Amino acid sequence: MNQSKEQRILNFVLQNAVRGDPCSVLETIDKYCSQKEWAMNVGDEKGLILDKTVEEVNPSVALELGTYCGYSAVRIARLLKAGAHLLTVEFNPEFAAIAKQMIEFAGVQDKVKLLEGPSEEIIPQLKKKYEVDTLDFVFLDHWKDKYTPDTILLQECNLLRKGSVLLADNIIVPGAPEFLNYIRNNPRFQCTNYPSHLEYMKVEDAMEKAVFLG
Ligand SMILES: C[C@H](C[C@H]1O[C@@H](n2cnc3c(N)ncnc32)[C@H](O)[C@@H]1O)NC(=O)c1cc(-c2ccc(F)cc2)cc(O)c1O
Ligand SMILES: [Mg+2]
Repeated sequence: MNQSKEQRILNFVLQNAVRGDPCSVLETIDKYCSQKEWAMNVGDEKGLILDKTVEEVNPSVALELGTYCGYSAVRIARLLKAGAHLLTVEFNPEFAAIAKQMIEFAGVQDKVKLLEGPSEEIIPQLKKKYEVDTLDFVFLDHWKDKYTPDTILLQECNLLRKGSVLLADNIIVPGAPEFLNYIRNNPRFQCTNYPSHLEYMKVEDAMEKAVFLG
C-alpha cells in the first residue's frame, strides 16, 4: 500500500535529520515541505511568531490543539524550561502515530504528552485525568471552526487564568472568521494580530494572540 505524505515526511526526517536535535528536525521538515511536498505545518515564518510568544509566556503547562505531524509540538517543546510540559491533541490516529515518532526522534518526548482524540472530549478531561490546574499557553491549530467552541469550552472548564495566552494559526487561510469575531468582541480577551504568510507559500496569512484577562 503506497505511503502517505505524512509517512514520507517522517521518513525524510529519520534519514536526514540529527536524532535528538529538535532544530535539525524542524529544518528538515521545512526543507521537505518547501521543496518536495507542501504540508500544513506552521512552518518557519509563522514558527518564529510561535517561538517569540512561547519565549514571552515561558509556560509551565502548554496545550496544543491539532498536532498533525508534530512540527509545532517539537517547536514548542524545544523552548520549554525544565519541568514544563506540552499536552498536544490529535484525533487522526495515522497523524498521531507519525507525530509520536517525530517527537521521539527529536528527543523532546519527556516534555510532550500526545493525547489521541477529539479536543472537545479531551479538554473536559484535562483537570481530573491529566492533572492540569490551569493552562499558561494554548496553540490553536486544529479545524478552524473548532477554535471558538473550544475557547468557550476552555473557559467553562476553568482552564484559563488571568494572563493565559492563546495563539491561533490560520486567521486568513483557511481562515477563522467566526473565531476572530468572537475573540475580538469579547472584553475578557486582549487581542493582537500578527500578519505573516501561509507556510511555504507567498499567500498572506496571520496569527492572532489573545490574552485572557480573567
Ligand atoms: C486541522 C489541521 C491540523 C490537524 O488538526 C487535527 N484536528 C482537527 N480537528 C481536531 C479536533 N477536534 N481534535 C483534535 N485534532 C483535530 C487534524 O487531524 C489535523 O491533523 N490543520 C489544517 O487543516 C490546516 C490547513 C491549512 C491549509 C491552508 C491552505 C490550503 F489550501 C489547505 C490547507 C493550513 C494550516 O496551517 C492548517 O493548520
Ligand atoms: Mg495551521
